Amino acid sequence: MPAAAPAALVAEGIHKSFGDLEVLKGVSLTAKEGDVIAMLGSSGSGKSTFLRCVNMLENPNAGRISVGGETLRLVPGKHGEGLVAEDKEQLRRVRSRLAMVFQSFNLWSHMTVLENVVEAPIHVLKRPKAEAVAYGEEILQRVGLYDRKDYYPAHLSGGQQQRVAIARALAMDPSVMLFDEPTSALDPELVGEVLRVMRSLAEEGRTMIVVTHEMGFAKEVSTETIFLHEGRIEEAGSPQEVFNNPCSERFRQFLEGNLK
Ligand SMILES: Nc1ncnc2c1ncn2[C@@H]1O[C@H](COP(=O)(O)OP(=O)(O)OP(=O)(O)O)[C@@H](O)[C@H]1O
Repeated sequence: MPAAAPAALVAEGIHKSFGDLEVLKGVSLTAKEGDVIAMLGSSGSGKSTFLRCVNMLENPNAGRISVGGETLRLVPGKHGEGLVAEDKEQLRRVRSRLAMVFQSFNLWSHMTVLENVVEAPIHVLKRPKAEAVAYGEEILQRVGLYDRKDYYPAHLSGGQQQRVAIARALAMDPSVMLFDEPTSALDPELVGEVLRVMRSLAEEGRTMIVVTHEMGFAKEVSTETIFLHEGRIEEAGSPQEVFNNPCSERFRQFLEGNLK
């Protein structure tokens, strides 16, 4: 029998404290290739912190992170900042397989749409410029923004800016995409265009971890839905299981809108 492919992402026992505040109390998840994991939870439950620990934008205090079978070598930082990567080159390599899409887009305002999309492939992946531009244009077609490629971000709607941010993430050919509340900063009428792009990525088999308040997306698109409460996973399973028959009383309350 052929060996099973390694999981796209494994995060195991992630702990994170800010001073006395223990935000993550041992959070674990495994994403196989093509999984779309929706992470739900009340404000302050630690969802963003978890995503930020997975790509080492925050230093976890404990835990293990493995991407495509490669485990990050983590050692205690010298200044009490939690775990840090022992080997910066390994961190760079592992991070280049993870792409993060933020709530606030984080586009470069002085660069055009296309320049935003090709910047990292050229400077981080060292792709030849013509190749990066051709690929960037193809991706912009896919997110429906080819005709805006020479615009500056300030001249785009929030939904368009977020689609550029998704295109920029795709241009790195990541093995896992991490979305941190990608529609929370958008006017309600712009949410749909971003969710449509994300749904199409899920349909083409992209591995995605999506922190979201969009229940419809979690229900219809995710392969697994996770509910985080005060730094612990309280409920996890297929969306059919967790939405139709939740085990956790807190998740029931959350679904009924009674848990803030
Ligand atoms: N850099 C930081 N320094 C101190 N406290 C922090 C820091 N980042 C997050 N926190 C605290 O950690 C807790 C969890 O924050 P986090 O942003 O992970 O929650 P969340 O579940 O993503 O919430 P939301 O849905 O509101 O974005 C909060 O109490 C927050 O104030």
